[in-house]
Amino acid sequence: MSDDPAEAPCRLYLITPPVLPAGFADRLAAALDAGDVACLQLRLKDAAPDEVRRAIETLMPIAQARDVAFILNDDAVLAAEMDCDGVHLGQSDGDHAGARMLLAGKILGITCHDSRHLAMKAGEMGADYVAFGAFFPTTTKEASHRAELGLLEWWSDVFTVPSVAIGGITAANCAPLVEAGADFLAVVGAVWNHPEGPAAGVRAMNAAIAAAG
Ligand SMILES: Cc1ncc(COP(=O)(O)OP(=O)(O)O)c(N)n1
Ligand SMILES: Cc1nc(C(=O)O)sc1CCOP(=O)(O)O
Ligand SMILES: [Mg+2]
Repeated sequence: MSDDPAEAPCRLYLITPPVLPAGFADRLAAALDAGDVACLQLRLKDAAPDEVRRAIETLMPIAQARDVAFILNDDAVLAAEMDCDGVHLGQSDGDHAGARMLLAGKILGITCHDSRHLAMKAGEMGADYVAFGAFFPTTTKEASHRAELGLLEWWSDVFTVPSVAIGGITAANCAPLVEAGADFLAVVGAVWNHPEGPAAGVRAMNAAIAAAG
């Protein structure tokens, strides 16, 4: 088996906490230094555009210095303007096809909830990954859809576009998602709310993914 993390069948996709605490840059660096993280998504739903710009300027170099792709949530235009590595768009986050053209060569991920139809549409449109969720109850956001393992199994059997599983995922419950074929596990609370800190959260998630894979 290859030692290259990029070759691993399932990898960790980290999303920032909804509000960045003081000293977050150091916490992020410690988390990313604790083990493999494929991407970091900046997700600040309540921040003003200037605050998001400042966060990108501070956090993107920390991620990129560690070969972690820096993905912006919700805003394809800002992702292009700030030269982020990509964007994650939900079903209400604007024109997916327009974002695909604007961000040619960059990563475009699309939320598909629990829908095979939305995932096939996203794949045909040129998405680099499709995200399914929520797989478990989450306190990070009000998730109005619930996805089942069979969706991941079907997707990985039929399509080559990578899948991301999201929603309430922890080291304790992630094994079936890995076994079902998820290419990435996206988490907020499992890392940032880990009782021993975010570095321990990254270690625990990677250990659980490796044990399941
Ligand atoms: C990897 C990943 N998957 C799903 C989402 C949810 O996106 P969306 O439905 O647009 O909801 P918000 O995150 O914008 O509240 C995500 N952000 N990342
Ligand atoms: C941002 C997000 N999107 C979801 C979806 O189902 O689309 S669930 C979710 C929150 C993920 O946070 P945690 O790992 O703490 O549950
Ligand atoms: Mg969104």
